[in-house]
Amino acid sequence: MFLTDSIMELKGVGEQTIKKFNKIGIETIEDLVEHYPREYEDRRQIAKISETVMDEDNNIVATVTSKPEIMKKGYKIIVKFRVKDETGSIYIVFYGQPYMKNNFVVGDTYNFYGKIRRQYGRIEMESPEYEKLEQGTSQKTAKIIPIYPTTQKLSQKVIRQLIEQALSLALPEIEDPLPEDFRTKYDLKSKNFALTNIHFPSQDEAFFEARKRLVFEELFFLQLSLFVLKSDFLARTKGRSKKLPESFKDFLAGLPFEFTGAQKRVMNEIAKDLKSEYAGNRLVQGDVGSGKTVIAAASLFIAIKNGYQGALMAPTEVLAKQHFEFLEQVFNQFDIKVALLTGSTTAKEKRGILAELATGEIDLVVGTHALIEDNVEIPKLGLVITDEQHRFGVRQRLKLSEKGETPDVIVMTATPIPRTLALILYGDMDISIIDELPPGRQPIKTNAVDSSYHARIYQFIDKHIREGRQCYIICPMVEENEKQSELKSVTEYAAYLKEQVFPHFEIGILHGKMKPKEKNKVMEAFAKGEIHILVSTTVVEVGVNVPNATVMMIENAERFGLAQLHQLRGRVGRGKHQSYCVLVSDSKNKVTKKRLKIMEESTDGFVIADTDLKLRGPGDFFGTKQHGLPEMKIANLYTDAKVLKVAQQAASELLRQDPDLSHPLHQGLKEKLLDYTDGEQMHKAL
Ligand SMILES: Nc1ncnc2c1ncn2[C@@H]1O[C@H](COP(=O)(O)OP(=O)(O)OP(=O)(O)O)[C@@H](O)[C@H]1O
Repeated sequence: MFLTDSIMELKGVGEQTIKKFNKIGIETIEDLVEHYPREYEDRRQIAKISETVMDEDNNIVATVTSKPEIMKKGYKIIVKFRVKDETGSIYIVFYGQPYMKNNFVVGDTYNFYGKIRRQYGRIEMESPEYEKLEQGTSQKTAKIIPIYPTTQKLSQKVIRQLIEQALSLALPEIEDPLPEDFRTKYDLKSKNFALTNIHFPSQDEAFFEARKRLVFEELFFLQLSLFVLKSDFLARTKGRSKKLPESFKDFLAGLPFEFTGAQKRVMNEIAKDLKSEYAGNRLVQGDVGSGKTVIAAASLFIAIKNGYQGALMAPTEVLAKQHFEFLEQVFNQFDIKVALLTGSTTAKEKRGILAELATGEIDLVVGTHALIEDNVEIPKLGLVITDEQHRFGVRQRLKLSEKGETPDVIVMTATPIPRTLALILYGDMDISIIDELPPGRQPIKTNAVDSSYHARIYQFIDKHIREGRQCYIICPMVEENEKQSELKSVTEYAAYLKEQVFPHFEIGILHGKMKPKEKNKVMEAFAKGEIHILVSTTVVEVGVNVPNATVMMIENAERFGLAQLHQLRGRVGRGKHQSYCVLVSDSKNKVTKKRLKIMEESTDGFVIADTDLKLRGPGDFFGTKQHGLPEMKIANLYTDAKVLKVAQQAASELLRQDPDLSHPLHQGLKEKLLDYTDGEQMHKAL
């Protein structure tokens, strides 16, 4: 059996089970054996019946002494029988599983694992897991039992048995991608050993060794892929130097403000990239409201005045439009032609734009995903900027840059990834950080309260709107299958506010189900001040810039990740007025309270990210897949930092010795690398 085979090849897997596995992302044998346990239960100790602990899970070995009987208790069917060991006896009880009656024979010995309770004066073990023991083999079952992540009503037993089966069939076929001398050098166990012992560790030490090997492998391939991409990028991209144009001074003079120190520093770093004969590949990280957009504008200005075209790709139409309007306004006097290309551009407009892009008449195109469509030609593309890269995969980024010959690439993000982590995750890019806010900003005052404060918050909002400000009210993030209720909660809440609380104000609604055109219209009205209160889901999360909005209330704040709360909160505090954020949550959970407290205490995205990371670990911090960080199967980017360092060194050393991985001993490595990255780009690079 091969790792690439479908799990259908396994024995005893019905269609329903396959569907359930598919739902948790498991399709092949490889997916299955890489479905690692989330924790383990130590069942190595077997308790005597006289030593069992009430109301806890106990692990016993006992012999059946009475024939299983079926009984009825109300609506419930119960199967019940007695078992004993040399110290005492208890009842075993199964609820609602009448067929259990036939599974047990008097005189046979079993290993039972389950909770023990006192019921009507009798001691019972309820619906235990069990395994029949052959005579004299009691120690065989004394094991460390894996517990798997599961959501689709797949029982632990089914997962466990299938993984056991898959391992026994597939292990002989597995070739270790890490060559032997490499494993010796870094003190790593074989892949076979690791897979066996991560699922069914024979002892603690074996588990640690197994985990170490798998964590190393995962981080090693992450690093290797980033290194290969980076060196490929450097090798491919010679020869398009862009100098500071004379008119750059006029551009800066035309801005309504001066750059902050941090903006100047980052601008210098970018200018160096642009000037260099190698194309730059730079991540610009800046906290919310730190002024990234104007850095993008200045960079585009330089490229365009050197005779190139520029492209700016944003994750949403609302943002693309906002950027377009800003850029059109600042470039207006410099004879730079800007176009907006999104999903809602009409076919006719689009034809015109595509034609003028192809001839180079349009200097700068701002847009969404629409920019990477194949029919968009930007022959003189010299600078690509993507905003909020987490919404775009690396591949989409590359696809846009491939439209030009060797454009410089800048990625802007407000996600406060701690520097240590950023260095690793963006190993293929240089990093600049805007770590200073424009002058005159007052820190946003944040309060976490429970819902008994609603009346007071509404009064507070009322007062601020009367003073001429505006307000956001955010309703919780909604899971995919709850789309309907997203609509409901936002529209219903807005209707309630309009009728009961703020009949005298204009209230706007924004949610994910609206057409981009409708969203744009609402955002425009809000930006113009025609809407006083915007009731919205997280669609306003990134980039929206309405400096007159000064109050944000976030309902069910416990449902958001801290990074997301920080992003959301960053929609206020963007102008000269004091701004406020109220986090409403009735959660009594201690960790939740601590997390909301961090929001009260700090407005620094990096501090928040770091604290949250310590509190919850990176998986939780980045929350969902939408942030696009590489998803780790086993490694924890934070706690496995040491292994990560070693993996990084190992990857760089390997590439120094064998840059294109052509050595026969490295074929397994190369294959795995192509697999890891889905091939396409990596094939080119190697
Ligand atoms: N040096 C500066 N001095 C004063 N105001 C500035 C400066 N730089 C930018 N701004 C203003 O600060 C606001 C935020 O800037 P911008 O929209 O570029 O932030 P951002 O970094 O993109 O934030 P976010 O990630 O939250 O969208 C804008 O209104 C912008 O005009």
